[in-house]
Amino acid sequence: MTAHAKICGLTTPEALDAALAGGAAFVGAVVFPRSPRHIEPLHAATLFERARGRAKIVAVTVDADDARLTEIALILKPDLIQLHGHETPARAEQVRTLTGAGIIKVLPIRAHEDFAGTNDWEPFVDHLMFDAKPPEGAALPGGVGARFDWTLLAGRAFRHPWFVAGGLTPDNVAQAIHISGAPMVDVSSGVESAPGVKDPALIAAFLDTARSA
Ligand SMILES: O=C(O)c1ccccc1NCC(=O)[C@H](O)[C@H](O)COP(=O)(O)O
Repeated sequence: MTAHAKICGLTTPEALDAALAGGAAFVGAVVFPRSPRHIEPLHAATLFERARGRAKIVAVTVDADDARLTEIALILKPDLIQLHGHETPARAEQVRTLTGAGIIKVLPIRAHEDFAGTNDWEPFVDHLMFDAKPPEGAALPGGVGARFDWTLLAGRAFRHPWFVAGGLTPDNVAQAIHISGAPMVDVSSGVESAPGVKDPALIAAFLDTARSA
């Protein structure tokens, strides 16, 4: 079983090059100032240009307003916008129209009940991402290294290829793929040596394992 991978929160050429060399299908720029991985659209546009046509460029946003989304779309020109906040399906449709980009919607998961409403999203997204619900009081909605019970995904079918995320590392990604059945995986803190500091060797190991899982 092989899974396509997204490496999220890239901020340096070394880390981005490791992701591209390792065959990442998606590379993520987090545009959210509270994140240790935040990158302004102008900086991201320069950095991510080398990825264009080699991997899908994803702009990660959290309840961004129209002005910010327009800025991201015009400057970074992402293939996809990841909605990592409290957006609704109607908002996802607006974001697609406003930006012309595809949509990844993140659904935070802790228990079976958290899948309620998943079907409502399917017409409005290119991909769903099932990420761990962050612990109470967490400063960020994503990139916190929390994981959930991957058996909650086993046997489920979705209209589009979907991601499992949350607390993945080179050591556990194969198990996550086998248990959840995910066709795609996403990682951020699990390939870092410190918050916001990507480790090219960990990125390579993660991609290698995801490919050969
Ligand atoms: O990574 C961040 O700092 C971040 C901040 C705000 C919203 C989303 C963020 N990351 C989005 C991602 O796609 C992460 O890769 C995903 O949540 C998994 O993170 P991790 O558990 O650290 O692998």
